[in-house]
Amino acid sequence: MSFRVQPTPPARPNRCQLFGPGSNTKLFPKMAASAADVINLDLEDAVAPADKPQARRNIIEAINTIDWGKKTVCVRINGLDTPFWYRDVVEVLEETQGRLDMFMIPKVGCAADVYAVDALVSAIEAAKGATKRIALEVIIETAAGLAHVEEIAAASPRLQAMSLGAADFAASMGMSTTGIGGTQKNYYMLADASGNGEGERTVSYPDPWHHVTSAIVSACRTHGILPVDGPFGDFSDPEGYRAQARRSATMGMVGKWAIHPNQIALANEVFTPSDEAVAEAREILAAMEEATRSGAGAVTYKGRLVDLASVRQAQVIVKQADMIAAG
Ligand SMILES: C[C@@H](C(=O)SCCNC(=O)CCNC(=O)[C@H](O)C(C)(C)COP(=O)(O)OP(=O)(O)OC[C@H]1O[C@@H](n2cnc3c(N)ncnc32)[C@H](O)[C@@H]1OP(=O)(O)O)[C@H](O)C(=O)O
Ligand SMILES: [Mg+2]
Repeated sequence: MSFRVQPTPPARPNRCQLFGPGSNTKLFPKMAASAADVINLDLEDAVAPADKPQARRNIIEAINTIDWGKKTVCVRINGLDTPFWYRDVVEVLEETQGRLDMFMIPKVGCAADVYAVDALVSAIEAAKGATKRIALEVIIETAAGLAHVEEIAAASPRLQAMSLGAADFAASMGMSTTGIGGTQKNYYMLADASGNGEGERTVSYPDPWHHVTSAIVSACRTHGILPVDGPFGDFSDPEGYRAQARRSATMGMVGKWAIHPNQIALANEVFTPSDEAVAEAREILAAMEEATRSGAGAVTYKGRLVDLASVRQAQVIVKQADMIAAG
């Protein structure tokens, strides 16, 4: 292990982040009653420019009056290249009474973007004499965001989570797709199993989001931040959502956005370790404890090697399960 110890991310469930536009008030009570861990009330792209002032008022009213239970309540502000973002922060923070947990900053391109919001939030908290410290989350959804992902992850002690915004990311990168997440029709490989070029070729679809997902996870893990997979646009395709979520969970992400209620149970299912996985992780820990007692550094478990690295892998699963159970 390096002298630089990997910090622990915030211990709160973040399996599903449910989004709803600030302009659609009828969704708010349904969002509050949902099984999502995090609520993202949106002032950005799901709200038309002319509706932004009213959407702010709606969100302030909803935060102050609806019972959000134990959910993490977050407002997605507008991007720093717009005339809207500072009023989003000022009005929402000044006029809500303590139930807001977090601001989400979209299209973050460098550490200074996070610093700017942090500075404004800090000034308002000081002016209000606030005892609660508002957290921040960011979306990596531009080429610049990916290029500067590590400095962004290190930008503020308020930063708790970082999501991938697949739609804006694809646009910023000039990717030839209008799909939001998932495998893409034209991103495929032809494999010839014979190895001599004469066999039948089969099509496989690699993951076009692999690189940015991996970059987000490593930046987040280095700085103790929760890595989160963003939206999957086709809310009528549960199997497509599940496959995308399983890929990102395997890569180390802790949760995924839902843009429609029928995606919430899917996210919770994928990002809650299964009873089987938890039982196996506990068995590995027990096997290694026994091995340590007898002076061995590695043992055989179900015909495969387990050692101290397996202990750390198993601890990830057990810790996640315990944190979710604690609720
Ligand atoms: C891509 C980038 C993003 O920014 S993604 C995040 C921003 N987008 C949103 O916030 C959109 C959120 N979703 C919606 O607004 C709606 O779900 C919809 C417009 C996509 C569809 O709504 P609709 O009402 O037509 O859907 P129904 O199937 O009829 O709804 C059934 C039922 O569920 C209720 N409902 C719908 N959506 C929600 C929700 N988000 N939360 C809670 N409840 C919801 C709806 O009212 C119906 O209720 P009922 O009438 O049955 O009582 C990203 O940045 C990037 O770059 O990638
Ligand atoms: Mg976006």
